[in-house]
Amino acid sequence: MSTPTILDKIKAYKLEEIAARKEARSQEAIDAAARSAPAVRNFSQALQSATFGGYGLIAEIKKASPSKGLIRADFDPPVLAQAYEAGGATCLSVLTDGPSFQGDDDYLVAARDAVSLPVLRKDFLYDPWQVAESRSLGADCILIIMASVSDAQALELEAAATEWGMDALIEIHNREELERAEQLKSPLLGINNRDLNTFVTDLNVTKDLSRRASEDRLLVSESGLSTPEDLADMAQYGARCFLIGESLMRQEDVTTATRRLLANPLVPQR
Ligand SMILES: O=C(O)c1ccccc1NCC(=O)[C@H](O)[C@H](O)COP(=O)(O)O
Repeated sequence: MSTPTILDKIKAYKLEEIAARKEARSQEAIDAAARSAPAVRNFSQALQSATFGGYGLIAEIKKASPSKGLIRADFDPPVLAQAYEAGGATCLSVLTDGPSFQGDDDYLVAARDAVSLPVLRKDFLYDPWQVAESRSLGADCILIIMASVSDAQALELEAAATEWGMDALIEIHNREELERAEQLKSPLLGINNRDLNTFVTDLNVTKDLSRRASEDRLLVSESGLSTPEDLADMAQYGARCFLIGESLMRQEDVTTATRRLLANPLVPQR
């Protein structure tokens, strides 16, 4: 038997967590909570609009990670959300996974309440029940990680997101996952530069996969991005939206750092 990867380990504890949460709240109860959540903010449209003349930034609220441990000790989600909004971020991503990222569902609720930006729930989803739970927290978009779900699960999660009026960010890291993602309808295609099992981060992943993705997808380059030069480099390959966590979380002045990152975007050649 092969050694379990980090994604295997995350999946194992998540399935236990989901079972416990479903035991505590039935489908009817979670659906009722989702129905009474604040109205959905349009995540994909916000990103699409930002790319006309600029970049779309999904700024991540991330306390810790399996690859880096603690990233930010001074961690106040509503304050960080407001700092990102003031710096010009288009959307937020909030990590809600506890065991690996020191995240919390309450962080998403508090961050979203503090701003008017659409919010991605950054977590590991396997079950449509979690999509309803994400909506009940106020999330506007969910993440579907192709490396950690089957084709059938991806379809089911996407259908649930559509049913709740939410967007889905489909995340891929290699050509095989890109091919599998083509069965999905979501316009948002996240290209993760980080291999989630080895933690190796390589911006060439965006360069390779962006050329192979169909033209109707809005590309989001994810992970390992820290400078305006990185963003311009990715934009040359057609990715004008970015998901950035660690490099911004490590800045004392998050607003200024965000503003600097987004200044002088590469203007697309006609
Ligand atoms: O960040 C990790 O170490 C990690 C490990 C295993 C699974 C997922 C992981 N991160 C999730 C992400 O995709 C990133 O938080 C996101 O793309 C932002 O990346 P970065 O700007 O490098 O913080």
